[in-house]
Amino acid sequence: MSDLATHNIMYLQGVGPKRAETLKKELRIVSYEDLLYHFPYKYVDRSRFYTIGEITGDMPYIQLKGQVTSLKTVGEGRGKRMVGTFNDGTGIIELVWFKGIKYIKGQIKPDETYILFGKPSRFNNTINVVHPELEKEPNGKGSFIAGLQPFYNTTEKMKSSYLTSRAIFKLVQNVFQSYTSVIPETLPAHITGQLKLMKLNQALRTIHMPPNSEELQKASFRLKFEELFYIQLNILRLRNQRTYNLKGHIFSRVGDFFNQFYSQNLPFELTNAQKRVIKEIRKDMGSGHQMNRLLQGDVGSGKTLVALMVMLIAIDNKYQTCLMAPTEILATQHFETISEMLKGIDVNIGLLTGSTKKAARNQLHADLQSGKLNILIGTHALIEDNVQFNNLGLVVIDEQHRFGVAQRARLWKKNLSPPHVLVMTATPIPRTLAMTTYGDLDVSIIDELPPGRKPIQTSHVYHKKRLGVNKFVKEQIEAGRQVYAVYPLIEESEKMDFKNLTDGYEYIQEVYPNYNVSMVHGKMKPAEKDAAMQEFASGKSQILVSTTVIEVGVNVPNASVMIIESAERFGLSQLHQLRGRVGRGADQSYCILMTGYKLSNETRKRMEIMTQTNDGFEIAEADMKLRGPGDLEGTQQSGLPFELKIANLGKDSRILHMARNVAQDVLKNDPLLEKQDNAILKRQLKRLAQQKMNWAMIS
Ligand SMILES: Nc1ncnc2c1ncn2[C@@H]1O[C@H](COP(=O)(O)OP(=O)(O)OP(=O)(O)O)[C@@H](O)[C@H]1O
Repeated sequence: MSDLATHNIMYLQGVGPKRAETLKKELRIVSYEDLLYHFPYKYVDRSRFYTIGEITGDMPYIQLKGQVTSLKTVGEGRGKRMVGTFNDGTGIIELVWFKGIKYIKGQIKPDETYILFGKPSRFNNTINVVHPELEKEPNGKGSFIAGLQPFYNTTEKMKSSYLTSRAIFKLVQNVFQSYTSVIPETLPAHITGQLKLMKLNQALRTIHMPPNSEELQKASFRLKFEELFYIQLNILRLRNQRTYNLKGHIFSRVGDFFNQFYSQNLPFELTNAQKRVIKEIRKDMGSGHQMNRLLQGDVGSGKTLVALMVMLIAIDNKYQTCLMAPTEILATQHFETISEMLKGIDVNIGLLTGSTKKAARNQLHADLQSGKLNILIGTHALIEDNVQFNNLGLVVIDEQHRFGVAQRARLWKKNLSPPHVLVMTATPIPRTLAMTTYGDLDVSIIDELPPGRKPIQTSHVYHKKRLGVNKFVKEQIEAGRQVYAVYPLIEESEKMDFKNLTDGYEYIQEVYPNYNVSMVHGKMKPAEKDAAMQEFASGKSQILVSTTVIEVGVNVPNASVMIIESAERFGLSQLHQLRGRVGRGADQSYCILMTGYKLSNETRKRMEIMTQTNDGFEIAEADMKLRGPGDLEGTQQSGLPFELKIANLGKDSRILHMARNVAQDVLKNDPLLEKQDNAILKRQLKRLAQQKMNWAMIS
């Protein structure tokens, strides 16, 4: 449909330069095509007429036919309004206008029959409609829309060139009036035929002007399918290209380092899930292709251990390996646990973070370059330009959201042939989202916790019941356990949060005078942070007061209570991450979510979900349903490859699976899309990529 794309919206009847500018700035509409792809977000059935007797105060909208029987202006100044009565022959309701009084008064005629549309509400025992839409009964022509009326996202109301939903609909109609040719198809016939999809030409007309809900359903299905299909096709094609083009290092053997660790140093049995995942990774790394794998597993499922064993395989094959963590605390902790676990095994491990001193840093650089260092652990300091590996074979990235794709790519450049990449994430990503955001990565899932873990008991407690919590905490500490108390930290109001944290610290010191309390927050110097963490990890302090710096990966198995203050300020995934800091040992653990009484429904729901399940995937799905995929923590940075215009990852998973299967089939038969039948696919992918680039340049 290239030619719709070349029609400038400015020249459409009813637009002009000013509106064109508004459309471009606010809705990203510059061409006829953009306008047709600005889909309605809802429809209202205007084929249904009510009678006044049927109306209740809580209906979303009503439609009546009748006359305006009186109109008068009442009140003064800011309270001034116009009140009318509307009679449909079965009763009377009240109409109210606060704005545009003069204009409306001039428009309304007493004997005319009107169609009234609006939201009813009950006020002083009468039903009224504020700012109703009134239209003359149609006489064949006119702008009245019968049937399903589309509603569009509109432009900002304050602007002089404000476009209402109705105005946008009018413009859409104008496009269809001036563009009478058939809109060319964007899916090949073998796909539309196989799935009995509505043709694009019809689907676009139907989505804006649906004759009935069945047709609307078909049009919406076709457009959603197409949107998800091209995303999948694009991702799978990239993956194919990688598999065909990028040669990977071949790790053909498992040698002494791995075996020694497995037989001597590993203090427990691997879970079946860990074994399976290690097998999957080994197979990948031995295949001759470059591995790009996402290792997903709930908090505490033993991902780091898997990563370590895979790193040993790299070393067995004479390669260096590195592990990147998102924070210094985590990098240091990884360094310590890994050094501990590899005790007695002859590997050299280094730690490189922003606070590594110059002399130590130089030494690390030299040892890396000479190949003496086998494992380098660190923060993003690892990808600075002067860090040169001798032969980097495997990169493990912990919590990739914080790194971003561009940073990942910098690692490639460090080697002529790219290292294998294993990305670990504890943020459970709903399947549907993983298929779109991480679709170019293979996925391994650890879906089993080490044996003996008891499910964490979670409760939601109001501030007023704090004394009970204090008592419980004391009992736990007396029983030898340790406690986290976490306070929110939100960037915009750091000052206030800091106050929360220090107040909390003082309060806790007062309540528990006999215990040692440590505190960590993001503004501390790394050495201070480490010292405080160390105090807690070694058991010197019983309580750790902290901000969310402890959110990922901190591992103190003896800690059994997690108190989250102002829990309403955290998203579900973050709450789950925080909760994952306890329940890492054999003791029964508890998570207490503290909030005030005044909570929105959504927050209440969040607290309820947390108290009901410990399953990270269930929580992630619920999070996506509550907040929509765009908001999902940690995913904003990675971003969807395309902005979704019509499909919804929370609701359309069935269509997504179908789209993925079809894309897979297509590529199986024609990996490079060279067949004549698929020419349209190749063209369309190119067009979508171009479109994305254009928008990136404009915005
Ligand atoms: N198979 C196992 N049996 C018993 N304990 C295990 C097993 N695997 C790992 N562990 C232990 O469980 C704890 C959590 O493991 P690890 O840190 O590897 O998990 P993780 O998935 O990386 O956690 P997180 O995402 O929270 O950082 C560690 O103390 C580890 O030693």
